Amino acid sequence: MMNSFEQMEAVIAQRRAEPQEGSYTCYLFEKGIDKILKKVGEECAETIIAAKNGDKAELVGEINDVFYHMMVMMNECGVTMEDVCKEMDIRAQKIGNLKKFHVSDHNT
Ligand SMILES: N=c1c2ncn([C@@H]3O[C@H](COP(=O)(O)OP(=O)(O)OP(=O)(O)O)[C@@H](O)[C@H]3O)c2ncn1[C@@H]1O[C@H](COP(=O)(O)O)[C@@H](O)[C@H]1O
Repeated sequence: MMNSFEQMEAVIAQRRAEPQEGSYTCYLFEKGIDKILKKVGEECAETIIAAKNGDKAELVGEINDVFYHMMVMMNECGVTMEDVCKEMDIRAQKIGNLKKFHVSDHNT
């Protein structure tokens, strides 16, 4: 499963190193960070709507769009999957992460 993320990360890095005609990834890099971030936002919003609609196939598709655009953003920002996984491993060491319950949180 992790392999799919690593594979996508490698393809994105390869597109950056060797721009190709007709590549959507290259198009995003050419447009730059504002375009990439707009797409991340757009795909997140579409994922939220898909989650609400209860169509699992649609939701899986939207989640893939988010992951892909997020990984293009990561490449543009110099963040790797290794960085993300290291942080994930640190967090996995910790249990009991529930913040102290406040009365004011009761209805949220
Ligand atoms: N996972 C994806 C992926 N997910 C979504 N998309 C593209 O993201 C675009 C988003 O669609 P939208 O309708 O929201 O956007 P649009 O109208 O096409 O264009 P803009 O709004 O961005 O201008 C579509 O063109 C999808 O094809 C992706 N494009 C590429 N990948 C991966 O990147 C690899 C390399 O792709 P290329 O760079 O195109 O060779 C592929 O093999 C995939 O693994």
